Amino acid sequence: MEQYVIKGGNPLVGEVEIGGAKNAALAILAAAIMTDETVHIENLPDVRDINVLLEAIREIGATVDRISPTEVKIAGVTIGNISVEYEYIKKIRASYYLLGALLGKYKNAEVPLPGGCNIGSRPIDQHLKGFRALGASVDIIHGAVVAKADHLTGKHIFLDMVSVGATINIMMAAAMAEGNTTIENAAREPHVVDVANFLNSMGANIKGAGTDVIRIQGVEKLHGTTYSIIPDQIEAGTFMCAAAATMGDVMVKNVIPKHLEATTAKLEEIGCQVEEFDDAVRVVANKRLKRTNVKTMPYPGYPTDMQPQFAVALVLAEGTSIVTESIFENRFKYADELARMGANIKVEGNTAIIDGVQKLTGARVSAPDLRAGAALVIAGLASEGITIVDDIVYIQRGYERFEEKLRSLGAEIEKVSSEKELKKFQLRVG
Ligand SMILES: CC(=O)N[C@H]1[C@@H](OP(=O)(O)OP(=O)(O)OC[C@H]2O[C@@H](n3ccc(=O)[nH]c3=O)[C@H](O)[C@@H]2O)O[C@H](CO)[C@@H](O)[C@@H]1O
Ligand SMILES: C=C(OP(=O)(O)O)C(=O)O
Repeated sequence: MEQYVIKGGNPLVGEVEIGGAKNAALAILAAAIMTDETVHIENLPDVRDINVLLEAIREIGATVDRISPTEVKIAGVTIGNISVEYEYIKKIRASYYLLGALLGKYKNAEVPLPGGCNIGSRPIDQHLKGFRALGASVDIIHGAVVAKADHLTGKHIFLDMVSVGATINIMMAAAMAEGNTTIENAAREPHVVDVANFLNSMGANIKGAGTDVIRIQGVEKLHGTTYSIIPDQIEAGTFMCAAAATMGDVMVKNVIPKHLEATTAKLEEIGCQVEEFDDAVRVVANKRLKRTNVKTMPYPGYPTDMQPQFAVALVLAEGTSIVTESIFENRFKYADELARMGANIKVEGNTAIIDGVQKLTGARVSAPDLRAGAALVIAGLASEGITIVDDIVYIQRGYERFEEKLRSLGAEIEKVSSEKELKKFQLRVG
């Protein structure tokens, strides 16, 4: 079992290059099977979730040619199977995007339901409502969603809540439906826009992505394309928060600063200087951080995927901060782990009340999920002494070469997989 071992206390200083957005890439890879022609995808993040989804895509018969860690060519022409194995769904929620893609192209899909996961329940009723509105019959049989249609017909669909997953899944299913579809109360996240741009580059006719009304004019066929995925706003935000929590000075490169505005605004509120460039942001923290409140919201609000990382900065800020999580009910599992490092954090329902402390001290902690795991690494970097983070498999789901990138900023962090390696690190850092 791999672990991170960290000797904290170094401010992060330097430049870091951000990879492609995991949450855009997962949907784009699924959408790539909607043409028989070859799709060439660039700026792919080199993370575990991507590898799992590519396996699932291979398993249904598509040809997958991984040219490099950040590039892949996919051809759907060889697909011979419309059912996805539970094994993949169990590992990554985003396999459910194959539902919209398969239904859209083959009018037939069988994909197991994603279970409740470690950040809370993940219902997909809105996805299914959208498929039914387009004319598909949708049944749950032996734990799988079985969706079928002779043909799909465009419809006016009003989502009951803002859902990234439902917006993307319906957009994919509607891309090749007959006639026009309108999705109202659509999610506006940058990854929704990226998927729409990708589908349009394959010949789809989707307008309005990035607003809450998306209009899709169905087309008969999609064609091959070459497409580069947007930078990962969450990876970028994670490094921004790491700079803040460690009193660092970090230039975060290859980003779209507009996508980071919610994080930038919060970091400024707590006293960081954030400078924006065309495709980079620089975060400088040179005085004790100040308290603030934060509430997660759909885009352009503060992202739920950035909640735990920012909370670590608040743990070290002067005064009392309140963090409200309004998207997922179980995203404070890092609180007890942070408390073991000396944080003063109390969770009540969907809020965490944080009384800032002057310092944290390293401890052995366990990553409860992807972003909470990243937050614990940040806490370790900002702590006195040694921190060991267990269960880093969660972190590897969404961060490429995390320890390597952090080391390039001066962090003392190592990935170890045995007691011997752990001891070696401890001896080296003293
Ligand atoms: C709005 C939001 O912040 N979405 C985030 C969510 O997307 P993800 O697509 O996973 O989640 P959704 O946007 O679909 O869910 C938003 C909310 O709607 C509820 N819901 C959703 C679909 C449905 O059919 N029924 C239903 O009740 C969910 O339980 C949740 O409370 O997690 C992703 C990974 O962490 C993030 O990248 C997204 O930015
Ligand atoms: C929770 C996340 O991913 P997923 O929705 O795929 O579990 C995330 O990206 O923070």
